[in-house]
Amino acid sequence: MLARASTAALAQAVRRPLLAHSAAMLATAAGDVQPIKNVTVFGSGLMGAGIVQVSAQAGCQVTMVDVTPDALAKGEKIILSSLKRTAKKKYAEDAAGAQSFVDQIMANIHQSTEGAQAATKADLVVEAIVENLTVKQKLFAALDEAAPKHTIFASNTSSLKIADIAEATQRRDRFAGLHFFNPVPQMKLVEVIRTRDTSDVVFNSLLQFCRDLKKAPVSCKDTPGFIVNRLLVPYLMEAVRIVERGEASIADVDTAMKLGAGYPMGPFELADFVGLDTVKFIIDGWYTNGDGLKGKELVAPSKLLNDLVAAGKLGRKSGEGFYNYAQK
Ligand SMILES: CCCCCCCCCCCCCC(=O)CC(=O)SCCNC(=O)CCNC(=O)[C@H](O)C(C)(C)COP(=O)(O)OP(=O)(O)OC[C@H]1O[C@@H](n2cnc3c(N)ncnc32)[C@H](O)[C@@H]1OP(=O)(O)O
Ligand SMILES: NC(=O)C1=CN([C@@H]2O[C@H](COP(=O)(O)OP(=O)(O)OC[C@H]3O[C@@H](n4cnc5c(N)ncnc54)[C@H](O)[C@@H]3O)[C@@H](O)[C@H]2O)C=CC1
Repeated sequence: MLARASTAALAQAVRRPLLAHSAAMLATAAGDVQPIKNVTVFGSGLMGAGIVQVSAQAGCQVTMVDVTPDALAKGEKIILSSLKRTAKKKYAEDAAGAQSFVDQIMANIHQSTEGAQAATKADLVVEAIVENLTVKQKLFAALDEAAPKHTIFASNTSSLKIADIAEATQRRDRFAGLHFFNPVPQMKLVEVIRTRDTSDVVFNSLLQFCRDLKKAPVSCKDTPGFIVNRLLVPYLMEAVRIVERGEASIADVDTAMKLGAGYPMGPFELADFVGLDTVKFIIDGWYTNGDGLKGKELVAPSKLLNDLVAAGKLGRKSGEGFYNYAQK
């Protein structure tokens, strides 16, 4: 008993400065928040679908936007499959309750292929489209024309500078990063990134929005990879180099990191899970243009990765990447 109490006290003492520091960072902008009830999400892929789902689960009216009905149908499939998993656990003995849970959340979700026009009622736009600066800027420039003045713009980019995307708009004070993690319904963290121009009320509103989604927000400056990817990418890249140098197999690297470091997925399983096209966009972008990372060996192209992407092997979402999912 004594030993347990001492351990707990020690843990408290160790944690206190960290919590105090984190609270201080988040409190830099304590104050007014703007209500967020109508959310428009651009992109209905792996991330967009998850963001739509958790926003709808929090009671927001959500419009999911993609370029084709087929893409929207894929997004809807991702959401339904995830909601059914949750409903099955929550209403184990109650099939009607499970169905009603799914139906209520789906009723909050609307779909559109109308592009920027889909944002005319939005309090918040979250962009989760392809990881390409020009494409994102083009979307936000159109949105700047179509969306009401009060609408907050957020990008879910993994690797681009938020200020560079915001440059395409006249509302840089209402622009921030809102970086969710995959799979969105399961991962508790959201990185909220403010640029030099992001206003306090926008920053606070996004922190509150994350809490409304039952997520844990952390804040971070507008630097490459923010917190998680700045640490994760070097780890993933070194895993590729180990294999490219012939030092270990893909399967053994994954097994080693799961059983030896306690990671839920090995680096190659994780890369397949993220999507190898997205992974390639991230490292190529940093190699050609990354703040402090441009031309660095760390993010130099990987032949292994490039060959897979060129062959359309994009990971789980295409059925094959480093692993073949048709056989799993
Ligand atoms: C090496 C290649 C080269 C690399 C180059 C480097 C490039 C740079 C890459 C950068 C990537 C950037 C991406 C990014 O910006 C940020 C990210 O998102 S990084 C990814 C972060 N995510 C992770 O790290 C995920 C790790 N995995 C996990 O945490 C778990 O495996 C996972 C939660 C996915 C699944 O858990 P697991 O136990 O394995 O599976 P179960 O099926 O048993 O599920 C557990 C539990 O959760 C429920 N559940 C799972 N998924 C869902 C869902 N989508 N919806 C609802 N519920 C779900 C399931 O029912 C279980 O519930 P129980 O209550 O436990 O039964
Ligand atoms: N995959 C991951 O694990 C994570 C990805 N991200 C970031 O989220 C963003 C999206 O990534 P994913 O969902 O993985 O990509 P994805 O490839 O699964 O989905 C992207 C979707 O955007 C759609 N799209 C493209 N242009 C569009 C436009 N102009 N308007 C509307 N929809 C458009 C595509 O049709 C596609 O359905 C990227 O910026 C990525 O870096 C962030 C965290 C994790």
